[in-house]
Amino acid sequence: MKTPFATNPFNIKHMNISPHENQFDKLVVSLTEALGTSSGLTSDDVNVTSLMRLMKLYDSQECDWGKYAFGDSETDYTRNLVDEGNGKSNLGKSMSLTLVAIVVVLVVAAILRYHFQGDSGSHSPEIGLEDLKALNTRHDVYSAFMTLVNDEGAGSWPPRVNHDKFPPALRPYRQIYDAMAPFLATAKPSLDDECNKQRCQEFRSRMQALLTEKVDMKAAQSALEVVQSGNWEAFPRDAYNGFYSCIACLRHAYRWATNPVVKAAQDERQLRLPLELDMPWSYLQRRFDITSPCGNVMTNAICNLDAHGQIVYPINEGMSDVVRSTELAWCRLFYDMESMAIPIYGAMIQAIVAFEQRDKKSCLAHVETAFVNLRKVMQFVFERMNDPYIARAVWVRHVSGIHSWGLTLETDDPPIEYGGLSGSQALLFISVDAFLGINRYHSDSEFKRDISREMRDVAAAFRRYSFRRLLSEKFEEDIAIENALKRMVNQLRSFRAVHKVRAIRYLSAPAPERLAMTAALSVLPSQGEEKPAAESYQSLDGMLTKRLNETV
Ligand code: HEM
Repeated sequence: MKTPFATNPFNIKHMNISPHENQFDKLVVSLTEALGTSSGLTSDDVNVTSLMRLMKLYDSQECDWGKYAFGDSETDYTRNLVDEGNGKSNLGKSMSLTLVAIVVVLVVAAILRYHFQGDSGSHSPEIGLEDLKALNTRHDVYSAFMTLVNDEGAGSWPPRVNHDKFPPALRPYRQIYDAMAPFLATAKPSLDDECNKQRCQEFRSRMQALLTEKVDMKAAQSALEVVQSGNWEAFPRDAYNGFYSCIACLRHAYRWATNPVVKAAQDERQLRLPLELDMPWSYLQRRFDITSPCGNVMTNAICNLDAHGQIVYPINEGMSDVVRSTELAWCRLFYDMESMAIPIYGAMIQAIVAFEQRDKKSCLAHVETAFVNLRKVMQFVFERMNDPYIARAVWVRHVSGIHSWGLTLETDDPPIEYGGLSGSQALLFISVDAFLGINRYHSDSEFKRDISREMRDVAAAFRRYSFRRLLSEKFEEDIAIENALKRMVNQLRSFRAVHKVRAIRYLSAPAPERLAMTAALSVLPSQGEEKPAAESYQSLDGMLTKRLNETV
């Protein structure tokens, strides 16, 4: 397995708590985070003392938790759901202040009961990508995964990427990004619409002038035609991946024209992009079989790193250390997560093959391996999707905005809103959901927007061969496999519960220069229907809760 980048080069430590959170809200979040994803009787990663400490530190104020109380005056105790916690415990409150201590006991008991479920310890050996290549199994799910690795992955996963070997006719694109990057970011965005409009206009004119001057459209098109005809000699797959990232990043830079994004740019719901950016994007869309005009997790994050794990197309050149380290941590989180997911893909493939061969003992061992590794990956994500790695004070303004898209395509059917980057585009989530038989998050058309055909094929194969529905309660071996699968489900539930809390916390950081916006599919405001931030996040919370409830 490749070594994940996973470092914090700037070693910045700072914490931020939204002014809207009261002490009770903070307790809910702290408990959820302290719980993380851990589970397992043998697991020592739940620190009960620290949980007790958090509870003791809490100074109970009725005004904080009163909104959750639906007490019954006939009884002296009631318990109401406040938060899903990590999906396995929940936090209640007592009607009376004196009973907080009892709730502490109940919560800790719930934690112990739900958390201390472990793997059986009989998992199969973890395999890396080279072992997986050597497996040479004849099975659709294996073929789909290896096709992805060999073709889009250029022989590896996460994909191999090269930003230095574009064919000569396409090299100006990278040079143009380099030339434009210093004009993109600003430390203090203006709150004046007219001033922002002018800034965006100037940025776009400058980029258009460079594109017109430097890109020979005919030569660029011929270079892309050669690849489209199946000849990869002059344009190796790793370089093609780099080019995919380069054009997507140029498109996002042109679309927003300043970072942090500003209301004046959000107000544009239609925008004509330069031909020099549309032409190559149409080839890239065909190659990856996607319909979206914008970038995705693969283009803007995973493929936007060089061999040393540094960002190639920065959106925050010249900004402070904390801003740049957050941008880097965001990209690396997705890269590292996919890198750590290889043993999970391997174990899920082997579990499917073993099940078909009626070797249920091996099947169970592979599911256990998938679970153990999923737990590791989720713990990693929890750690990284947090201060100080991804600084809450700067992420929403300086990193997330420009990765969204917010343009509408008018069609004969209802208009299509393109959202931009979302963690839901990561192979790991679409594959594990499929393997466990959990409903897809995306509709068919959304699935085709930003997720490449070969990634969709991998997820479809995991879904087709998902054996969970074939397990019978009559057989002990089947029950053991279902229990192991359930442990995987619980890891995903933990992720979704923590992600829900964190997503809203991150999005709540102030960004006065813009309207509330996420890369969400359904919370983007339609023209003239901009909602206040709190309302947007309410529907988002509902959406993520629904997803959590589907994770069974
Ligand atoms: C750091 C702040 C984050 C925020 C504010 C955030 C926000 C959101 C929002 C608004 C959605 C719903 C709209 C959509 O589909 O895009 C979403 C979905 C999702 N996000 Fe995030 N996200 C964050 C980090 C992450 C990370 C680090 C991952 C994974 C490594 C991730 C994985 C997902 C997944 C898998 C979904 C689909 C819903 C689900 O399967 O539960 N998110 N996120």
